[in-house]
Amino acid sequence: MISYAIEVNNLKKEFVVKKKNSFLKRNSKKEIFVAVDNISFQVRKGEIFGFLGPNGAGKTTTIKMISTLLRPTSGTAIINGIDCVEKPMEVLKNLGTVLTGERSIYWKLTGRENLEYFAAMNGITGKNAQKKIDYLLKRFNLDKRADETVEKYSTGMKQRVALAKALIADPEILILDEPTSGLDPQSARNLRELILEIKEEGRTILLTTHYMEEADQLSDRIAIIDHGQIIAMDTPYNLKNALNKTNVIVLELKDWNSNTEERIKGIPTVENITSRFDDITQRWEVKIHIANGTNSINDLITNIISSDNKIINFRVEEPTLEDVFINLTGKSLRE
Ligand SMILES: Nc1ncnc2c1ncn2[C@@H]1O[C@H](COP(=O)(O)OP(=O)(O)OP(=O)(O)O)[C@@H](O)[C@H]1O
Repeated sequence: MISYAIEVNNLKKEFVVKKKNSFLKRNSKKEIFVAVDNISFQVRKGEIFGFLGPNGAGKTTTIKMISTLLRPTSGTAIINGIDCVEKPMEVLKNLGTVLTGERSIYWKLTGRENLEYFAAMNGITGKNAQKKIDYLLKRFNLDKRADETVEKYSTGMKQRVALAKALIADPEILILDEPTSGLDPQSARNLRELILEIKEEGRTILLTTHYMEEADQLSDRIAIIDHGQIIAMDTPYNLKNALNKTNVIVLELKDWNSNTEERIKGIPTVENITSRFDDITQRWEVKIHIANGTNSINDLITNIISSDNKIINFRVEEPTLEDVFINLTGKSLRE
């Protein structure tokens, strides 16, 4: 019996990149860039497995290798017991894939025609195809505009057509790359609900995201990826719970500079500091991790006030997956 839907073992992808080190083209050097660096993980049947990481972490490259679109430099990806390199066509029968900014749906065709085309490509024709297409159009709330060309659809509708297309052959496993990227909050919420419904049907879902709330809300387990490596893997609860000895303090300040940051770093219980300037409020939001059960909140506030810095807001937050990432890497997911 096959126990895992997806099994990835020591998967690696290297790209050859040209490094220009001079104005002269002939002096450009070739270098090896490791986009995915020996990663291993298993996805159980029926679970949503989230791949969370910042831009450029290696999420899409991993997904492309699992979807047979890129050949790994080394290592293996096994889908329902089938090797992606040895039997790509067999693997594809088990997979439905939606990649980011995917142009694999045809904008000059209608939503219905797209599904008819992809049904035919999968050998689904006649009444069987019509039944399935009608069902998917209705289910993804596309039925009322099914006969308009896709180019007239909103981004959310296009994404729903791509999802319907991925489900047309009833695959056991769905691979979604940044599924809500570029969607407005309401469309993103609707799509997340759809993803949970699709899981309820017993399908396995591997999804990538750089939105920590999305990973938290949808995933049974999460792998956090940075610079091509998996740096943590567990349930969202366990990942956050591992931080329960840390207080997460968020300050809104009028000013923030490297001198203040260095002084705060000098407080022995301060573990991490990240800061970002909000253009809209024209304030700094500074997140500080400090070890629990100490007097350091006092030290922190005294230190900031003594620098004549105005504290506009102060709050203590429950650790989020963002804090898990900060704790592991010292930087924010958004940097
Ligand atoms: N064909 C390629 N040639 C060279 N470098 C590449 C190629 N494809 C991806 N990379 C690099 O590999 C790294 C990982 O890219 P990847 O697209 O997998 O990241 P990601 O985590 O999906 O991020 P994003 O959300 O920004 O797409 C990046 O630094 C990217 O520039």
